[in-house]
Amino acid sequence: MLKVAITGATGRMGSGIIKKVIEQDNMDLVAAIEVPNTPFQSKDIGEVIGIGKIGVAIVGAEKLEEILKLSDTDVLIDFTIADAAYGAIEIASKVGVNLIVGTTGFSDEQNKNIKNFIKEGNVKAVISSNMSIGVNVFFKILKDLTPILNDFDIEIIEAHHNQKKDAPSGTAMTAFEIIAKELDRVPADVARYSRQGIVGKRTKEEIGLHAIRGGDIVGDHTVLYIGDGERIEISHKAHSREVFIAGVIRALKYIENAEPGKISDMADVLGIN
Ligand SMILES: NC(=O)C1=CN([C@@H]2O[C@H](COP(=O)(O)OP(=O)(O)OC[C@H]3O[C@@H](n4cnc5c(N)ncnc54)[C@H](OP(=O)(O)O)[C@@H]3O)[C@@H](O)[C@H]2O)C=CC1
Ligand SMILES: O=C(O)C1=N[C@H](C(=O)O)C[C@H](O)C1
Repeated sequence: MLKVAITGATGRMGSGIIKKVIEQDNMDLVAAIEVPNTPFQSKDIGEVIGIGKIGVAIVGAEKLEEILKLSDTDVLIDFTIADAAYGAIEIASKVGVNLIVGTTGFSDEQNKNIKNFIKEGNVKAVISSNMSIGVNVFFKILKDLTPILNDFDIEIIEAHHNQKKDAPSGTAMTAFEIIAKELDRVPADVARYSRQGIVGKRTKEEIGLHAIRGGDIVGDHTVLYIGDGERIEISHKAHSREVFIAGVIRALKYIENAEPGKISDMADVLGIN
C-alpha cells in the first residue's frame, strides 16, 4: 500500500485528489494537512469535503513533520500556495518522504533551494506546473515549433478563475521558459508582463505574458506566434480539474520508479520526453 498524505486537503485540488486516492486499491490516505491552526483541526477530512467519514483527521501544518513521521507517509502531495509548499518540501525532504507538487508561483530562489532540498534528502519528486496530459503535449509542441518560428513575435496569454492567487500561471511561466530556452534568450531579460502606457515599440526579443482572471475558468493557455501577414495560435483549454487530478494519480503510480535526489516532471511520468 502506498501511504499518501496531502497538504491543502480541503482545497479545490486537494479535495479532488483525496476523492480519487481513496478509490485506488493500492493507495491509502494517511494524513490530511491544512493551514497552520486550521479551524478544521481534528475533523474528519471526508466529512469536511462532503464524502462522509473516512477515518482521517485533519491536522494543521504546524504539525507537518510530526504527522509525516507518525503516519509513516510514503508520498506527500502538495497543492497549496508557494510559501506553504516551499516549507512542506523542505520538511518532507528532510524526513525522507517522496513528493508530488503541483503548487505554482515559486520564486527563482525558492526553485533553486527546492532542487537542493530534494538532492540533499535524496527523495523522489515529481514537480510540475501542470499535471494534465494535454498541457504536457502542448509544452512538447512549443519546444518543436519555437525554433522553426524563431523570427516571429511570441506572446503568451493565460486565463483562470477569479480565486487564483498567482499570476502569470505556473503553466504560462513553464511555456515561457521553454520558449526562451529554445531561442537562447535569458528569461529575465525578455519577459514582458502585460503593457501599459507609452511602452515604445515591441522589441524583437521580448516575449509577452498576459493574465486574465474571471468566473470559473479552469485554465486556458495560448501561445501566439505572430508574423507579418500570418499567425499561429497554439491553445490548450482545461474543461475540468479532473485532468490535473488524473495526472496526479499517474504521478503516484510512477513515483516509485523516479530517480532519487532529482526532480522529475510530467513529461517523465508520461514518457514523452
Ligand atoms: N500543477 C497543476 O496541474 C495544478 C496546479 N494548481 C496549483 O495548485 C495550487 C492550489 O490550487 P487550488 O487547489 O485551486 O487552491 P485552493 O485555494 O483551493 O487550495 C489550496 C489549499 O491549501 C491550503 N493552504 C494554504 N496554506 C497552507 C499551509 N501552510 N499548509 C497547508 N495547507 C495550506 C488552503 O487553505 P485556505 O483556503 O484556508 O488558505 C487551501 O485549502 C495553486 O498554486 C495552483 O496554481 C492548481 C491546479 C492544477
Ligand atoms: O490555479 C489553478 O487553477 C491552476 N494552476 C496551474 C497554473 O498556475 O498553471 C495549472 C492550471 O492551469 C490550473
